[in-house]
This record gives sequence, C-alpha cells and structure tokens, in this order.
Amino acid sequence: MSLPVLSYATAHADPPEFIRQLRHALLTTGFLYLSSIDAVVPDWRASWDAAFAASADFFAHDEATKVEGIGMARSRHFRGYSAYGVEVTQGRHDLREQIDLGPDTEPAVEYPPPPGTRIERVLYGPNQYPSFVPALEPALRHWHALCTSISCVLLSLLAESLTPSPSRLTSLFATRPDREGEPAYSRMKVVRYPPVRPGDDDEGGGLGVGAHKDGGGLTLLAQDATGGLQVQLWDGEWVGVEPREYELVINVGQVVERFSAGLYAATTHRVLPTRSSSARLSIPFFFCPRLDALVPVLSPSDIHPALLDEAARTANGAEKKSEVRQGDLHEEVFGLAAWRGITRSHGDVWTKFYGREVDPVGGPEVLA
Ligand SMILES: O=C(O)CCC(=O)C(=O)O
Ligand SMILES: [Fe+2]
Repeated sequence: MSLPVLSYATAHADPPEFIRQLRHALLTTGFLYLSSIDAVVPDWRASWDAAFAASADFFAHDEATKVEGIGMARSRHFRGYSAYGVEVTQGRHDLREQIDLGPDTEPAVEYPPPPGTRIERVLYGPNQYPSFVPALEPALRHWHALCTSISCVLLSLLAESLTPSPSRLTSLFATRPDREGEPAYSRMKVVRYPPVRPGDDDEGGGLGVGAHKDGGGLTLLAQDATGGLQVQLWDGEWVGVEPREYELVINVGQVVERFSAGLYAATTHRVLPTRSSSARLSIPFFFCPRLDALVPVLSPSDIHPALLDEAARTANGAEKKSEVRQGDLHEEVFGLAAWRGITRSHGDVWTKFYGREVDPVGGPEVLA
C-alpha cells in the first residue's frame, strides 16, 4: 500500500477538496506526502537544499568538535547536539546523531528555577548554532519559519475538517499577547543515521529510532533519498515511507489524537538502521501547542456528523494496531507531557541541570 499524496497547491486553490482528501488520509494511513509546495513557496527547493547541505557540513565534523561546540549538555533548555547512540526511545538507544532545536527565545525562567516555578517553562530558551558552520544558523532558522507557516495552514484545514469550532484547536498554538516569550513550542531536529556498524543491530534489534507516536500536533518531515522510515498500518503491517524529492511527509501526533477523541490517531512509526553505504539525513519538524495549553477532547456533538460516519465506515469495527503503548497525554498542560518526553530521552541533561531535588515530574526513569 502506498501513502496518499496531497497537493499543497490544492490546499490553497480548493480548500474543500483538500479537506476531503485530508480526512481520508488521516482516517486510514495517518501519514501522507505533501507535494507541490514549490507552487506556493517560491524558494522551497533552494531552502530545502540549503538546509540539507549545511546539515551535512555540520555532521562531517568530528564528534569532539560537535560535542564541545554545541553539545546538549551545554543547554539547560535541552537544545543542541547529541552524539550517536545518546538519545533514548522506549528505553533503547537510537542509532542516530542529531541537533535539537526549538523556538528561539530568551529563557522564560531564571536558573536555578525559583521554588514554585512550573518546571516545563524552563524548556523555553535559545538554540545553539555552530560557529564552525556559519551557514547552518540562517538555513535552519528559515526552515523552521517555513515549516511553521505550512503547519499553520495545515492545522487550520485539519481543524475545519473535524469540527465547526476549529479555533478550539488552532488557539492552542497561538501566542498569548501577555506571554510573547512563550510561543508555540515547535521542536525541530536535524538527524543523521549513519550506516550500521557491526554489532549495532544484531541481537539487540537496534533501530535508527525505535517505534513511537509523535507527541505534538503535526509533524513535517523532510528526508533525503536514502529511505528507512516505516509506518505501522491498521493491521499492524510495517510499510516503508519511500523518499519523494522536495515533498514533506506529514503525520499527526498525540495532541491531534487527543483533541479529535482518537478519530485522527497518531500513527506508530520507526526508522530502520541505515543499510546503504552512506548516511541518511532527515529534518523532522514537530508543530506543537504552547507549553501552557490544555488540550481539550472534542465530544461527539462537537464533531462534524459526516466525519463520524466516515470514520465508522473506514474502521469497520477494527482497532488500529500499534507496537507502542497508549498515549502520554493526560488532563494536564501540554508542557508536562513535553517535559516528561524530553527528560526521558536526555536523562544526562536532566541530571546535570535539574534532578529530583528540583523536579518532581520528569527524569529518565519516569514512564507515561
Ligand atoms: O527521521 C525520520 O525519518 C523520522 C524521525 C522520527 O520519527 C522522530 O524523530 O520522531
Ligand atoms: Fe517520529
């Protein structure tokens, strides 16, 4: 089965048609390609090439240069570089190296956080960019801005496809006038999956990134021509998300799953270890609400009746199969789920700056 391809040009020229296709994609595969972005964003291809070229230049430096230059251990906001095998998904080490970025702001909270601080607010702060690859900062800032603007368009169409009150979703991503320094918490990663090393993927079953559902609202992924990403379909079968040049791969995360009362389920996915002789590069962008946003759950009376009908017909009584446990998003502000997720993935950074004394919420041993 191949994944649906939706045209970004159609999103602008014929929104009702785009919404129809989007509903179908999100009720079935939960993953889709977005094509024809260059028809709407004139510098799309050049921006794509610039982001990948500067990222490749960065990764070509040796590990010590990358760690000393912008290692995540230098950032109490969990931004920066993680060496190969450092990040953890589902308790296992991922076979990739990466830079983590987010909205580039002043720190929202001083350090150490004063008693009574909502701990997740420490996640707001500046990114780290390497002075030894000057082209990376402008290329990634621009890419973050492009992905933000595409996400806003897609999120509004998605919200319209669900409910007569779309602003209940879109408002979660809008900056509050009294909290300008705490915008939508959209993270981005620049990732390199090197060819597998002997022993990396034998008995241990190591993966580029282990099976998971994304935590945010929408994910926009740019991948190079290598391949390796797989999604788990309704029946549990894994299928490859084959590379398509200059197209984004789009999926929804647990924020949309919760808001839509499970109708638009977050699809489980993973990345296989790289088998080709050269490394794979990808740039996932996670469009997320503000950290203080409380994600409501739509009741059936808030959902378009035609969508409920279509969902019932599509599922036909079946449950979507997934290798991972249920979501990690509860009746709480989005930031707490984000905090648990990032502190679990980067326990070393948590221990260095926070630890149990400061933080009763997160940490490497905290499960959903
Ligand atoms: O690199 C990819 O293709 C996907 C990465 C991913 O799923 C993630 O970082 O959440
Ligand atoms: Fe993911």
